[in-house]
Amino acid sequence: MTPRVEARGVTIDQRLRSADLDLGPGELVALIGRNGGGKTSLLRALAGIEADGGSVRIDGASLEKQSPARRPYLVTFAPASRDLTWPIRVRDVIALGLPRPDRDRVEAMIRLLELEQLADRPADRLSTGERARVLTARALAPSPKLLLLDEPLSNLDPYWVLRLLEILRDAVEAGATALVAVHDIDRIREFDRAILIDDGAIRADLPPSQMLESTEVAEAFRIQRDGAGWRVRPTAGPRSSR
Ligand SMILES: Nc1ncnc2c1ncn2[C@@H]1O[C@H](COP(=O)(O)OP(=O)(O)OP(=O)(O)O)[C@@H](O)[C@H]1O
Repeated sequence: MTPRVEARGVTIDQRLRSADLDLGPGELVALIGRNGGGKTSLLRALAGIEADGGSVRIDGASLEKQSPARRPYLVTFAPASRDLTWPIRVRDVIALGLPRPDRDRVEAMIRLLELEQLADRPADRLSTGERARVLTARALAPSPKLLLLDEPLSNLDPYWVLRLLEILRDAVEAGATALVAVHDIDRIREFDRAILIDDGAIRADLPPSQMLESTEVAEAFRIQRDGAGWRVRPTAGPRSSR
């Protein structure tokens, strides 16, 4: 089967070593790694935002050859930063995710992310978690084939963590592929597959249950199992940045 996403030799100087990655249609994939490990760099390279080498194909189409109007139907990226510093209404921020005006789709996203009460508020006057939902709504709006979400669960309350996981599951069941950076590693159980990136390179690509028991996770995060939870590895010393 042809993969939905074929990334070959995707590189960012000093940050992302040549990465090869295949993702299938309908896959919900967790991307994990320590702070500075390279999650955002990989997501940005796959989104075509920045890359110093390599290629990304989505359903066989080369991302770099796509027009700005076509790209959001292939791939969208929601950043981890919740910077929405302009006084733009929430519904207009969501509309910016669409290459063509589509009021019905904007309203559908407002309902999906339960933003009705906030839809006419300026986005710079929302809480951090509210802004996270707006950015996710913007990324979902064009129904892209590939959703790249950088820590979408961060800043969310327990209801919204669970609800967003449901929304992502619905999106992949409808045919999308999602690659989602996650910091709470126990959450990866709710994904189909987990990818570990460290020092700018993909170190492991495993079913989530195997990933959680892997030596790669223990070494990358300098943690170890402690009953049902985790603790700092006693031997873990300070880790220098690359
Ligand atoms: N714009 C930049 N220019 C140069 N180096 C950068 C830039 N952004 C990030 N880096 C470096 O690249 C490496 C990978 O950063 P990246 O943001 O991809 O990590 P991350 O896994 O997303 O981290 P976090 O969990 O802290 O968000 C880090 O060493 C970081 O300091």
